[in-house]
Amino acid sequence: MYEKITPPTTGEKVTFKNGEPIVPDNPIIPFIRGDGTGIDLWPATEKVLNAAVAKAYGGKRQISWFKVYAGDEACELYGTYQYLPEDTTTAIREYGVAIKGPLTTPIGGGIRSLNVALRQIHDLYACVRPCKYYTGTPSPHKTPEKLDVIIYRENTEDIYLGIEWRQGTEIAEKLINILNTELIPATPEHGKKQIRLDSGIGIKPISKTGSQRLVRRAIYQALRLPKNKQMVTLVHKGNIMKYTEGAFRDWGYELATTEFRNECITERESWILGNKEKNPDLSLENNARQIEPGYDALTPEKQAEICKEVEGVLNAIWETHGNGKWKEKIMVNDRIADSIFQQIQTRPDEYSILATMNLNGDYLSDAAAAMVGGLGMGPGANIGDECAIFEATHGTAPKHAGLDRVNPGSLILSGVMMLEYMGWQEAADLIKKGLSGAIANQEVTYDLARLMEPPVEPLKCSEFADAIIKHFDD
Ligand SMILES: NC(=O)C1=CN([C@@H]2O[C@H](COP(=O)(O)OP(=O)(O)OC[C@H]3O[C@@H](n4cnc5c(N)ncnc54)[C@H](OP(=O)(O)O)[C@@H]3O)[C@@H](O)[C@H]2O)C=CC1
Ligand SMILES: O=C(O)CCC(=O)C(=O)O
Ligand SMILES: [Mg+2]
Repeated sequence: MYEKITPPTTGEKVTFKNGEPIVPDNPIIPFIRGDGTGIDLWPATEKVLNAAVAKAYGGKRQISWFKVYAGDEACELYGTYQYLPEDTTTAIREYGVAIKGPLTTPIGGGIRSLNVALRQIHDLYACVRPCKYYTGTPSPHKTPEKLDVIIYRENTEDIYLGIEWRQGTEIAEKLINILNTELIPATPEHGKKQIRLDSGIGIKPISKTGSQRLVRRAIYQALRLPKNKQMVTLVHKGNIMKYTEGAFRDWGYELATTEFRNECITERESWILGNKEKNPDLSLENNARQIEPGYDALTPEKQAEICKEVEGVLNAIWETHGNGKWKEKIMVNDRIADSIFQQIQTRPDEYSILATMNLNGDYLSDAAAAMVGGLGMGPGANIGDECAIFEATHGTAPKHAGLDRVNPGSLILSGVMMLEYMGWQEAADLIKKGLSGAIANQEVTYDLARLMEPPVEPLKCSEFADAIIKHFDD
């Protein structure tokens, strides 16, 4: 069935039921070593994962690793340009849970992203990236311990669909012509805008299906968190991109207030209910005035619309959510994308789950990782309904490749997410304990060592893995 790879002779497949994995005690797990620093990161990660599983389960559970190929390694084995062989996608589909090191995407040409391709091929629609502080980690932020967020990034659409045309190509010119002559001048809202003829063109599709299945996962995650972290923030630039980013926000709210009506309250609803709780005799109009800044300057039609909204909310949920009951629900709010970058720095503890579209989530996850110690501390998972691939937030960091120096923390913590996803919490906890112990003892790789005050002598990537294992026993 496979052209050039052979699955391990022992072990069983992970299967899926209702979107959740069913994991045998000896699962076969495909792994991709990765390009660049993957050569350093993967051996360190495998060693830590194996040690934790062995210690936690004393042989009752173990992982049978199945090496599969992508990126440069795949080209070496399968031939030129065979960056993502059929063997690899088949194995991941068949075994359900996989882990990978980073893969190179040349900027501006050549192959399209293999990382993105893997997510799209396997429909791994939720990219989950927790950013949490480990005590003692040096950070450029004054209070990094206040940041404890999980980014839920839509993983299959947005500009990452790769529908774009280079400037000067026949299709780009044809599209620009059609847009300029038939669509843009004909649309009153676009006025006489015209696209310059020497433009490249990219398409940004954001679907209701894609947005709502992502937000659904984010809300389910919120339900699993302690009460004080049950918040979902919809991140968007809907003030500028109304029908893509704005629609993402609207579809998120729609889902929260229909499918999860009993579990959720929106921020605006909470203001309306709160106003009435403070003043039971408050008129609809005064309630509307309090929730809408600049209410008195609005047109009568707009004012009537807001009064209707207030009335609608009170009629619909006063019984179920009023009198403070809303405080026990998941708070769903939204923030404009640029503002959330400053909000996570100025008010980190006000956020918990950040649901984003693909590009915003890509930017935000690197920025949030920087606050808790950098890209060496940013794990991630790509989750679908019948498959999951775990991978770090960072890339191949080519200048460090093969030097045994980069921080394997992100890939190891991605492995922790994989163990938790599999229900192997004891092994996951051991690794988190080991990592905390190593960091607290200032046994860290160069990236953290240089930020410590005073700076400490760095460990190698492989030595950091050994330090984590040593601190299992703390
Ligand atoms: N999922 C994936 O596989 C991803 C792949 N990529 C691809 O990776 C390639 C390189 O991308 P690039 O823009 O350089 O971004 P990278 O994330 O690979 O690296 C940028 C910088 O981040 C720091 N860094 C990254 N990883 C680690 C680590 N494990 N430990 C410590 N520091 C780390 C280093 O900073 P410093 O040198 O300052 O210490 C590094 O130079 C590109 O081809 C890109 O497309 C990018 C992102 C994700
Ligand atoms: O695939 C790539 O090259 C970049 C992907 C990326 O930046 C990410 O997933 O965060
Ligand atoms: Mg990225």
